[in-house]
Parts: sequence; C-alpha cells; structure tokens
Amino acid sequence: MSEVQFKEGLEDVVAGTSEICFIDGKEGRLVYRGYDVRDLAEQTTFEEVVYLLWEGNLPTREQLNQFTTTLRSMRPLAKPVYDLLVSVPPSTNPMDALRTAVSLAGIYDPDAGDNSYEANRRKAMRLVAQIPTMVASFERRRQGRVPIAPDSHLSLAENFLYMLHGKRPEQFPAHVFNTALVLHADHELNASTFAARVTAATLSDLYSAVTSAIGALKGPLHGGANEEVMVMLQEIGEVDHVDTWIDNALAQHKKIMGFGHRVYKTEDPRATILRQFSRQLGEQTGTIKNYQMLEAIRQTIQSKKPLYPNVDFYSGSVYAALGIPTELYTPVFAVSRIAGWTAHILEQYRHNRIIRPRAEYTGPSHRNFIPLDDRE
Ligand SMILES: CC(=O)SCCNC(=O)CCNC(=O)[C@H](O)C(C)(C)COP(=O)(O)OP(=O)(O)OC[C@H]1O[C@@H](n2cnc3c(N)ncnc32)[C@H](O)[C@@H]1OP(=O)(O)O
Ligand SMILES: O=C([O-])CC(=O)C(=O)O
Repeated sequence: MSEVQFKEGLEDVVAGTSEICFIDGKEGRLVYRGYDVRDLAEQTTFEEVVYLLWEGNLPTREQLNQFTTTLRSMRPLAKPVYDLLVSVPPSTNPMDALRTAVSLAGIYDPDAGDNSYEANRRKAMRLVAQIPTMVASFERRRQGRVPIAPDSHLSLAENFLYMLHGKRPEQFPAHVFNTALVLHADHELNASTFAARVTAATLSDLYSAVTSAIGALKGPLHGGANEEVMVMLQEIGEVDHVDTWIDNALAQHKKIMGFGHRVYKTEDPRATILRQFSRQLGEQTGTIKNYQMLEAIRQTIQSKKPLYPNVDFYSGSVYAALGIPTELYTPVFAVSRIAGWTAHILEQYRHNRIIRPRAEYTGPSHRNFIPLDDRE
C-alpha cells in the first residue's frame, strides 16, 4: 500500500509557486501581480491586463501603444483555420470548434517548432489576438452568416462585439465587456490553468498546453457553469417558481450552477462587480428578469446554506444583455482566460520541473497470475 497522503480533489494542496495571481479566499480578494482586481476592473483595458500578467508591470502609454498595435495586426486567422471554422457542422459545440481551431492554428503558426521564450511570447500574442476571431467566426457560421473581418481600429473588447454583431458597440456595452474580460483574465491554479501547466511542464508546445486548458474549461464544474446558469433560469421560468425549484434541487443534492467555489469561502469579488452590471444592463436592455431570478435564487440559497455565488453566476446575464448567445458564454471565458493561461505557461517554461504527483493505490495487492486458457 502507498504511504503517500492524498487530499481528494487536491483541496488546499500547494502545487507550485507563482508570481502572477493571488486569491484571498476568506476575504474575497483577487489580485493580479499585486493589483486588486477591483481597481483594474474599472480603470484598465483588457490589453493592459494581458501585458501586466505577462510582464509583471502595467505598461506605460508607449509600451501599451506598441503592444496593442502588434496585437491588432495579428487578429486575422490563417486560411486553414478560417476554412475549418466555416466548414464544421453548425451544430458543433462552440468549445469543440474553438479547441480544434486552436490546435490547428498551432500547425500554421509562423513560430511552430520553436520553443524559445521569444517564439512562445509571439505565439501567446497570436492566441490572445485570434481566439476572439475564432469564436466570432464560428458563431457567424452557426448562424449561417459570413464571418466579419476584424477591425484594427477597435479595442479587443469592441472588436469582438463588432465581429459578432456587425456593428460597432456603444460605449457602455463595450466598457462592460472589457471589464468582464479583465475579471476573467486569471485565477491562480484553477483546473484549466493547472491543465495548461501540466502540459507545458513536459516541455510540450504552447498550443498543446492551451488546447489542454480549453478542454478543461469546457466542463460544467468550471467555465461551462456560466452556460448552465442560463439553462437553469430557462428551466425555472419565473421568479415565483424559484423557491420551489431550489428547494427540490437542494433536497436532491443537486449542485446549483454558479454557486460554491474551491477557494472562496465568501462572495467571489468578480460576482459582486458582475451583479451590478447585470442589474444596470438588465434595466437598459429589457432583460431585467434574468437579474431578478438570479437575485431570488441567491436569496433562497443563502437563507438555507452558507453558499456564495461565483463568477459564473452573473456573467451569463451580462452577456445575454450584450446580445451574446448562451452557447458562447464559455468560449467568451476563453477569450479572456487565454491571458492567464499563457502567463502561466510562460512562467512554467521559465522555471520548469515536470509535474508528476503520486496516487494512493487502492487496488488489489498481490494476485497470482493465471494463464489465459486457465481463466474461468
Ligand atoms: C470559473 C469557475 O470555475 S467557478 C466554479 C464554477 N462551477 C460551478 O458553479 C458549479 C457548481 N459548483 C460546484 O460544483 C462546486 O462548488 C465547485 C466545483 C465549484 C467546487 O467544488 P468543491 O470545492 O469540491 O466543493 P464541494 O463539491 O466539496 O462542496 C462543499 C460543500 O458545499 C456544497 N456545495 C458546493 N457547491 C454547491 C452548489 N453549487 N450547490 C449546492 N451545494 C454546493 C456541497 O454539496 C458540499 O456540501 P457537504 O459538505 O454538505 O457535502
Ligand atoms: O479558481 C477556480 O477554481 C475557478 C475559477 O474561479 C476560475 O478559474 O476563474
């Protein structure tokens, strides 16, 4: 029998060191490179946060101009990647389309095969620039429409909404979407980032690491929960039905999507900010019912259990108010989290040791071998 101690789900296990992101789960604080996410949320562009996560410091205006100019020039997709996205069946799950497009993009990356730091930094930039184009192009395909080419005059947040809807967004929706991207950019060793680091730690390439991460993000216990919250709202239907629906779900020990967190033992600070946007945008766009139902769910749950909303609880209602279809909520998470994944992959390459934990063996101990013809 193994002498190795184990914690189910690796709860509270410290699996590495990182300079990128700090979470105070008791106080409900999220910090990127020393900056509280509440300060960054209202005052920075997503591009500044990408720079911060990668470089460790906020850029000067000149550095930011150079950085965004390069990012904007990298938005168009390689032709085979574009062709893939407009040819897979429209019924394809958008996360599957994104995972496959990212994997294919790795083959056509001009730095493919080069695992130097500089090449990986350029690959990371291409992915931050191109994942929005991939997600929007596939959404147009799903709708039976022609993809819209990126507009290099627009910020990353504005350009994504433009590629989705075919018109430049108003200032407030673009600001809200930018803030959502800032809030989702990194979160320490969450499941998808851990998957990315495990792959990178074998010294596999950056695209393989990001493909691993996308697969992990898709699951409903992680990034996929934001879509499940909207499915739950549709199932409940009316604010008046919330109490009964939640009572039944809890009695059946069902997990309420968008609630609970491995690290936060209080409200997720990102949920607090997104709740305000959910209400504001809900009032402005006639989608306030989503917010009202979410608040009724929160009150019902919190009257029974010390459980708190996480980032996925309100994000869908914000995206719905921005005209983003439910099936895109998790891909939109990837549009932002690519910043954190790549920051962690680059950090892993800089101080690498293969990640290889142990398992506590719970199978049978010694058994006598029986030749094939003697087995019953
Ligand atoms: C971006 C993100 O990934 S944020 C997370 C998104 N995921 C979700 O919203 C899915 C719903 N939530 C969950 O499944 C979980 O809370 C997770 C996966 C986020 C965290 O899981 P864990 O840290 O393993 O917590 P665990 O499942 O052990 O829950 C601890 C206790 O809280 C309860 N609990 C946790 N989350 C929920 C929930 N969403 N609904 C109901 N009860 C819950 C559990 O039943 C358990 O209760 P018990 O001790 O009486 O058995
Ligand atoms: O940290 C986690 O486990 C999940 C999460 O909130 C995130 O990835 O943003």
